[in-house]
Amino acid sequence: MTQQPIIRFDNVSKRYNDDTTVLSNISFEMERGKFYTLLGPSGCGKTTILRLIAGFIEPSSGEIQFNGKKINEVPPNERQVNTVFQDYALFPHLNVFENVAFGLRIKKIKQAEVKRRVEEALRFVNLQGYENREISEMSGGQRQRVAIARAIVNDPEIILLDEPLSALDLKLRTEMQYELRELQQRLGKTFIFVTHDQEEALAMSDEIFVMNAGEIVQSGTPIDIYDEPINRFVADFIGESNIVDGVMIRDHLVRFAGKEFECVDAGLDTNEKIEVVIRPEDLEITSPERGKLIVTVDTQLFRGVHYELSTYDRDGNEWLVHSTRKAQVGDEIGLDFDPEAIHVMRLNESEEDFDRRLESYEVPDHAE
Ligand SMILES: Nc1ncnc2c1ncn2[C@@H]1O[C@H](COP(=O)(O)OP(=O)(O)OP(=O)(O)O)[C@@H](O)[C@H]1O
Repeated sequence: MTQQPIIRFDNVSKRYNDDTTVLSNISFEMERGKFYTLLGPSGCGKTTILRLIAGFIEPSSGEIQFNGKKINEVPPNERQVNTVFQDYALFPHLNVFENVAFGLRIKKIKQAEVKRRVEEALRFVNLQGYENREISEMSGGQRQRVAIARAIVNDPEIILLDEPLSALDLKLRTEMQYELRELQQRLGKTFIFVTHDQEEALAMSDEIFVMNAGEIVQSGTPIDIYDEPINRFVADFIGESNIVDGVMIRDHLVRFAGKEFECVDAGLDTNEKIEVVIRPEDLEITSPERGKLIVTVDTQLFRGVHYELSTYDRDGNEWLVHSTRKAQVGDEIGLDFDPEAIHVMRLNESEEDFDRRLESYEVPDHAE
């Protein structure tokens, strides 16, 4: 039996006044206990979704459900939801203990219970012993943890995190990514995390919702979205990609860069114009004779784990290559790749049609 979703958006729109539609007809479901990430460029509506879930704003139309019940007009303090804000929003005049205890004090919870719960929350974020510290005496990463402790102390069902790592330097940010993911798993709560950083989204999430201009363009696991982007926007936004125009000749045969290539895609129209994505790490350097594509190396950078080459084919298409093999700038080389490395994208495909098409390629394993 499938579980009731913890959050459901049914055709939700948000307009701030007559001419600004910030979210248009958004529908999705979120399951209990998973780590979700809303990923997209600045202004695409990520924070608006969090604010709708928290109850700080109401939808202009559509329905929001929590555990199957409509909550459109339920005020924030009656929702089982807490938010960790980008700037943490800690009270500078209160110490660590009182910052975390704040919500419990408002609810007039008895002192012994407050103490027990605050200490438990601080233990969860590895800040036991810091109760009497002032906020000004805490580092960026520690403040972050106080903000998280303050969100979990109320034992909410959902924790919303609005770009909580953006103020931290790279090293601390990576550490906190591990910590947050681990914390979510220990708590078993639903986390909804907002970021515009694709690497962060790929590393942390069970499921990613990629957003653009007030819409959810694609949702799925990090691997699904990385391997099978629905369109140019997602392919470009998630990781580095080579995207070229092409034509579908027939099932399993596609034409791009002036040649025909075997591929796994099927079910498209004959001679349909499409776009092709090949990830840089799926291109292998070989000799010009053995390459499916022949390119000239324009630049080469050493990136630690691999070389990053920018190359051009004879039609002027750029092909980015990540390879452990080295090449020579100015040389002509061959690029080889498997049919599975070619991802064909239709120009305007809905997510339902896209999912259906991909499912049809997966040949079920069954004994004859
Ligand atoms: N109170 C408001 N009145 C009018 N427009 C608003 C209001 N709040 C947000 N917007 C607009 O709604 C759009 C989406 O904003 P939102 O904060 O949800 O985006 P975001 O994806 O979270 O962006 P960022 O990553 O920059 O925080 C933006 O164009 C923003 O200017």
